[in-house]
Amino acid sequence: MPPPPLTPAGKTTGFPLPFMSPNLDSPVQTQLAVAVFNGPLFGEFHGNKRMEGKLSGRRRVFVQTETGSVLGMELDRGDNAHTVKRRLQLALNVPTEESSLTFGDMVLKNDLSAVRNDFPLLLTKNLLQRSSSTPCLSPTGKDLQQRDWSSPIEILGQSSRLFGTKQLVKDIVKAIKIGVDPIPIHSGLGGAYFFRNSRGESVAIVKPTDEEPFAPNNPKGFVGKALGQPGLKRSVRVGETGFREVVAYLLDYDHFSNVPLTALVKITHSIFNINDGVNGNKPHDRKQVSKIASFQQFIPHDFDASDHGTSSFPVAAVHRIGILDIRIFNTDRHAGNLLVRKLDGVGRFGQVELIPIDHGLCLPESLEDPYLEWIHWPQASIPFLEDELEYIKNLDPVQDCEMLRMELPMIREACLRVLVLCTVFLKEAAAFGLCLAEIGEMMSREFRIHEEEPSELEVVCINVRRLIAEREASSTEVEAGGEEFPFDIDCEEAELDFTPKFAAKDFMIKMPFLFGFRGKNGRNPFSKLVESTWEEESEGEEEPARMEEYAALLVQDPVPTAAKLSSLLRNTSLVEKNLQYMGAKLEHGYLAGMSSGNRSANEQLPTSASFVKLGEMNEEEWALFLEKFQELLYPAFANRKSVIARQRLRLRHGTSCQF
Ligand SMILES: Nc1ncnc2c1ncn2[C@@H]1O[C@H](COP(=O)(O)OP(=O)(O)OP(=O)(O)O)[C@@H](O)[C@H]1O
Repeated sequence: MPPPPLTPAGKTTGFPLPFMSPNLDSPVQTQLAVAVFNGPLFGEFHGNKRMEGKLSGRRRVFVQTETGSVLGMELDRGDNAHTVKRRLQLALNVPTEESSLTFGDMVLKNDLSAVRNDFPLLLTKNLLQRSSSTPCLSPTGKDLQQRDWSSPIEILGQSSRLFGTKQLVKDIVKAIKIGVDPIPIHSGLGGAYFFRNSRGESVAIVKPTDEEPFAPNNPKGFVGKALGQPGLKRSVRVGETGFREVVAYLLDYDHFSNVPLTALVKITHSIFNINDGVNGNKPHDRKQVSKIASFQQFIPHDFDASDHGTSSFPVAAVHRIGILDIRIFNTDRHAGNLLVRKLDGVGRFGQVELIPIDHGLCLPESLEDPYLEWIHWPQASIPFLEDELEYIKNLDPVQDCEMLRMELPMIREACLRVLVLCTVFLKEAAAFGLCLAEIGEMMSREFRIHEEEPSELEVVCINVRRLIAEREASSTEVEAGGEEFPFDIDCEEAELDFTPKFAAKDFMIKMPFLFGFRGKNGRNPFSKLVESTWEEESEGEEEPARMEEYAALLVQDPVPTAAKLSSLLRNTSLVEKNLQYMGAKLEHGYLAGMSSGNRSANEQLPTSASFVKLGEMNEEEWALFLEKFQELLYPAFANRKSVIARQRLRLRHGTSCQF
């Protein structure tokens, strides 16, 4: 179904958000005040003037420092990253030439034309500087205080789907003005607050991005990382769960899966936590702070799915939430993230409604192990209903991406690729006749003897990368008129036939690295997955005996399962080295840049292997990858069906033997 029409939301509030130091006596602070109030970038706009601002090419952005502080700033057409950083330097009172200004995947070097009105930019210290003694980029604290003239809650983004949030915002602002304060939520790992209306009823849950687990202002002691670093899940950066919550809502067309209204906001209140002692325990001491946060409608409910037996959950509700979880590759669908509301009324006794919440850990930057609580619920094994199949058929991942790029321009390309891959996977799997549980199982990794194995979905991706690498290598061979392909089979012909009867012979062609094939230059045409390792380690010899083992295994089982393939892979020294390399990369890339005080957060993190990264391919490679991915899905689906059939047969035999 088509995404909702994208109409610009009218804005009611003016800008800018001038910020100034409480200590205005110092020359730097005075300069700052001048820059803030007299500079061309900090004029005040209200109502129509805001529109004029837009027409004259002016944009307002929010610059979020890596410690979470938010500064409002107006950009003029002539602005570039350098001028913005210079202004920030005045505001922050620290040199910012060693810092980077980023917008999603983009490091803003000069041109700011891609930066959209009302969206947050992130100012981070460069890795080399992070461990040095330069102070944190934070305007909060004793030496600088924000004065914010904009509305206490501003919605970021322009989707018509966010209109519903406006009434909620109005109610909350009214309540704040008459002294109805938000309530901090004590459960969970991140900072979260129930905001209330004038009657004192909770109407929204607000989660500031700098109070997420491990973020600098987390109120529950889980700190130690700067915004933009790998977070609780390595493939979801700290500070980036908020926009993912909005993604889940925006993708939930027609409210199919019941995701509550969710928006990204800039919100100012004294309730929020700052871990520098400014907002202490005494309520009258607390200062107003601005945050970028997710803002979700509060849904009154009776309990969550962890408090109750699941048998009363409607099949359709479980399916619809499952469909969303597959599309967005949810890594956090535990029972606590499903609210349950009893439906009252005649003839509805015992009936409940499910409300999915907490989508901050969806769309990781690389494939991981999803967490799908519903996977073993009986409802998930019931075939999809007609309307669900229709919904799935109408999903269009390309349109989804266009819509998300428009609504949340900071979204990373790697996340969008995960969305595309999973949507294609869902569509093909449903068309093939798989049920929700089967699809979820194919996405999930297995742990065997404390080791994580790639999921069946990841195995398909790994095979696609190899297939492409092999194709590239063989075309190089042909061009160079060099060494003959080691198998007497027409490669093109074999590629056309991706039927479930995937012959071992074909498999050898498609995975030549397992069989000792080397390209002209003596390099195995293995996927980019191991490229860096290969650079360093390519002189190692394959083990012929092991290759024979693989061949024998493949003859017995032409379509290897994830488990078998994984064990083959694990036995391949290349892959072992690759995993070690990736582990080391994570260690060196991410940990090395952190001060020793930040270590604790990393030590608490469980490391999860990254078998498949989609973000590293260029556009052309990605298009080819998707094409081959679709082709290789069918053998994988057929294999899953046959595994299930065998399991059922074994179960039946087992049962009959018992009696
Ligand atoms: N939309 C909502 N409506 C009503 N209650 C909600 C809503 N979203 C969250 N809650 C409540 O707030 C609590 C905390 O929310 P949530 O789980 O999203 O926060 P979190 O900090 O991400 O938690 P966790 O660390 O468990 O993932 C939930 O347990 C739930 O009871």
